[in-house]
Amino acid sequence: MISVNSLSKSFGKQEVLKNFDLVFSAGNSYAIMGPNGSGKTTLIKSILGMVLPDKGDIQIKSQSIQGNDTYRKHIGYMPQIGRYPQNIKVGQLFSMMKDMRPQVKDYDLDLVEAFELEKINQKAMSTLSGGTVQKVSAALAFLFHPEILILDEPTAGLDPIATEILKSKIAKERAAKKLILITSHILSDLEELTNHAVYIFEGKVFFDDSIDSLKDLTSEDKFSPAIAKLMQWTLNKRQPILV
Ligand SMILES: Nc1ncnc2c1ncn2[C@@H]1O[C@H](COP(=O)(O)OP(=O)(O)OP(=O)(O)O)[C@@H](O)[C@H]1O
Repeated sequence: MISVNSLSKSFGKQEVLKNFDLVFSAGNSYAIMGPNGSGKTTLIKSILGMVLPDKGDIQIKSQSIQGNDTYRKHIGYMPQIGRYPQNIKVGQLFSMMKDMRPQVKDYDLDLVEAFELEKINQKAMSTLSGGTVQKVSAALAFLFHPEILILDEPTAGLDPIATEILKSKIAKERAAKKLILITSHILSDLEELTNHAVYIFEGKVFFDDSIDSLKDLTSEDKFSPAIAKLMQWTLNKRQPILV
């Protein structure tokens, strides 16, 4: 459903994505992992059209995203740090988002209800705590029943109750065979929420296969030690693992 072809991106002299190829298929949930600064957010922002690649192409549902922003309607995005107009109230933000998609009449309000966001409709975004902003971001990501969910560090900053609510929602969308991309450093969350591992190191894809294959390859039956071994491997060998 998403294919990333020979993608390269540099910021100044720093080559962040190096000739990157990846395919994300519907019905799977991908854990996108890698050390800080390895290029995970740059990859996600490239898919969202928020970062323009220097080279290569991204196709979503077999259509190039270049010069075409209609594909964005298929994607629900929860950013690592949501940035919103400061004076806007929560209720106004939701109304504004709905106004931008007038053709959609059926909203997914699961998270709006579970996080009780109606109660803060009159609060300005600038007055909310970081975790509450994350709840708003999460609720917006799911609002239009998107086919693709891209969640950048979704549970960071959420309290344990909110984390469990969001995880249950992600599980529900997985069961509905949505395509889900999640970046996180919290391995227990990734183990629970994904079936496919993508490991990025120094701008390259080092591993791209099912979590079961990763466990086989590393002879580990638990996710965390399998990832730890993969990280050690990449640090020692510094070349992609072909499976
Ligand atoms: N707009 C930008 N201008 C300059 N450098 C940038 C920009 N965006 C990202 N970078 C650099 O690109 C590199 C990759 O950043 P990116 O945010 O993609 O990493 P990440 O894997 O998501 O990291 P983290 O795990 O810390 O979130 C970093 O060195 C970062 O400083």
